[in-house]
Amino acid sequence: MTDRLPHEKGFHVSWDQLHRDARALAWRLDGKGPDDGAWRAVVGITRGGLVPAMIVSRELDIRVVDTISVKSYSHQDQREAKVTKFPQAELMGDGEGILIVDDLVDTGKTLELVRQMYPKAHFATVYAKPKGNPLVDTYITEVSQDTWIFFPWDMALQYVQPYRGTD
Ligand SMILES: O=P(O)(O)OC[C@H]1O[C@H](OP(=O)(O)OP(=O)(O)O)[C@H](O)[C@@H]1O
Ligand SMILES: Nc1nc2[nH]cnc2c(=O)[nH]1
Ligand SMILES: [Mg+2]
Repeated sequence: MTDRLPHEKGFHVSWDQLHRDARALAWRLDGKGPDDGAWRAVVGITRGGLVPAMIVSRELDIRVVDTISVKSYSHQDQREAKVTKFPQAELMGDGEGILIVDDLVDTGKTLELVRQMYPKAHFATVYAKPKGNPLVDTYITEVSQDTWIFFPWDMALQYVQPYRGTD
């Protein structure tokens, strides 16, 4: 989604903040897998889920990491999501014991699609907006629906004018 205009507010996340929040997500998920508490694998939803998935896999020492690629299309005000790359079928099964990680849930369209395929997986995001909230099992920070989240990979340091401008 590149349509940022309807968003009233911006929430700008630095690398440091993202690292802290993704770590907090990992710690919250520790020992919460089925049976013995362990997770069988981490699956990141590309592309935004890859950085949080890496941090979670490192914190929880989960060495099996896979990806699912979801591409969203907007047409006539409707957003549709399509899977363009699947994780390994033998690994996934119905999703039991699998941790599926994304950077955020907004409308919930992406997670809705992935949930249909792996109903028993655990869905975790770092940030969540209210509309998508029911689709995520664990998240760290809630952000209002009219806020656009800017991730560090979409930003760069740049000069800003001083508050009291000089002519
Ligand atoms: O809940 P939703 O309304 O579906 O929105 C959330 C999704 O949108 C963004 O990904 P995007 O499809 O923009 O692609 P990207 O991860 O490759 O940047 C974000 O990373 C989530 O995956
Ligand atoms: N970067 C970014 N991508 C999104 N995709 C859907 N909502 C958002 C958002 O708030 N920020
Ligand atoms: Mg994404």
